[in-house]
This record gives sequence, C-alpha cells and structure tokens, in this order.
Amino acid sequence: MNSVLEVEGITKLFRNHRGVKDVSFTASEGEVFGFIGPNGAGKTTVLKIITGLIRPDRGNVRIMGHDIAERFEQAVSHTGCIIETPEAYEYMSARDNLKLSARFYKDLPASRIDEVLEKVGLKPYGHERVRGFSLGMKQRLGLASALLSAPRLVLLDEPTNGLDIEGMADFRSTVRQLADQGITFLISSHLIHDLSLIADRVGVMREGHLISLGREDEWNGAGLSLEQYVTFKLLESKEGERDAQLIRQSAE
Ligand SMILES: Nc1ncnc2c1ncn2[C@@H]1O[C@H](COP(=O)(O)OP(=O)(O)OP(=O)(O)O)[C@@H](O)[C@H]1O
Repeated sequence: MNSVLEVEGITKLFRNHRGVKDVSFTASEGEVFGFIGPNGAGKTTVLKIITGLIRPDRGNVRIMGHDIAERFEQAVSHTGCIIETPEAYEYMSARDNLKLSARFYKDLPASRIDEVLEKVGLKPYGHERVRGFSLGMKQRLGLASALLSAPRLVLLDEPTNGLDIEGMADFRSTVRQLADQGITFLISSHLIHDLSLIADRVGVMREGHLISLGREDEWNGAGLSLEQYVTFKLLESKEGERDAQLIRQSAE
C-alpha cells in the first residue's frame, strides 16, 4: 500500500527538555492511525510538526512524497486538520462558514461546498445557523472544512472529546467512510475505547517516545482490549527503563 505519510526520526525539545524524541512511523492510503498516550506524552507536538506549525530540531516529514521542509506548499496542499476545537461563526449558516473557509484556497470549485457537506452528513442542515448545531454537528462541520482542499491526509486532535455516545458513533462512521474512500487519518485521542472502534493501527506515546506501534489484530488476536494492550505497553516501557537504569548504575 502507498505511504501517504512518512515520519522519520522527528525530535523537538522545548526549553523544559520535554517534547518528542526520535519518532518514526508511516501511514498508508485509507489507514486510520490512532495516537494514544498519557497527558504530555507528545501527541499534539507530533501533529503540529506534521502540519508545519512547529519546526522539528531533527528529522523529516514527507506527505505524498513531499518533504515539508523542502516543499512545504505541495506537502500541506494534501493535508487537512483539526488541531484545536474548530471555531465556526455561530450566527452564520454551515454553508456560509464553509464559503468563508474556502477563500483560503485557490481555484476551489463552488460545488466543493456541497460535496464536503454531503461527505460529513450535513447537507440537509447546510442552510441552518451553526448556533442550533449540536457539538457533534459542529465537529463534523470542522471536518467538512478540513476536507475542502480534497486532502489525502487528515489530522484530528481529540476529535470526539465532549461528544455524547451518539455523536462519537456518528463521527466514527463518517471517518470510516472517508477512510474507505482512500483518505488517511491520524487521530490523537485519550479515549481508548473510542479509538479501538476505529483505528487500524495504534501508536503509543510515552514521555516523548513512540514506544509501540500495534495493528488492530495484535490486541484483538491476543484477546486483549486496546486499553489492556496500551496499559501493557506502557508498563513494559517503564520496566524496560528501570532495568536499563539498574544496568547503568551497576556498570558505574
Ligand atoms: N510550546 C511549548 N513550550 C514548552 N513545552 C511544551 C510546548 N508544547 C508542548 N510542550 C511540552 O511537550 C510535552 C508534550 O506535549 P504535547 O502537548 O505534545 O502532549 P500531548 O500528548 O498532546 O498531551 P495532552 O494529551 O495533554 O494534550 C509536554 O510535556 C508539554 O509540556
């Protein structure tokens, strides 16, 4: 399968020496890649580096083969994202909000607004003001906006936070349909159960390191829930670190 995203050894250390360290992974066409880990593990920083919001100290990111440091415009032209909660003008309709966002893109056909509304299941509500929308509908409007440029890769940071069970299920099914059409998703989330219902592969982050990359059949095949699998990987990594420390101490 074709790699849409290639992340190679990215490192970004902030002044407090926190950040992300030597993170590498790839994501293929139509794959839903979940990112999980405790608070401060580095998930958002990785997403921000991929969108070019943060420049890494080291490492490369390629989107559809374009290196973001060398061919930024080409790389980001294939990317859509919701990194913070998407803001929409509440007094305007969904359609007018999208028209406003569409001004950022060159040569976008007018028909694209209808297409993205259709893709996220908001077409019947396009003329309604956002003020009356549920949180789930607002989140889907954010996704519609991220889809305007027909991206091959969509990055979502905590997309189902605050949604009720129905809103989460609707959002997941929208993402799944889009992934089946070939769009690659990178989703950072705290909500392990929600992620387990959608991700094909999960990367576990801890203290800036990507400590594990697992495929859905790895935890399902072992009879584990994703929560058990992630807990196991986090414990394994902590124990490994403790063992390494003991070896270092005994060598001193
Ligand atoms: N602009 C910044 N300046 C200094 N430190 C930062 C900055 N951004 C992130 N960090 C630090 O880098 C680490 C990783 O943060 P990041 O936000 O990527 O984690 P996260 O896994 O997304 O956490 P959360 O799940 O809480 O959103 C944290 O320790 C954080 O304090």
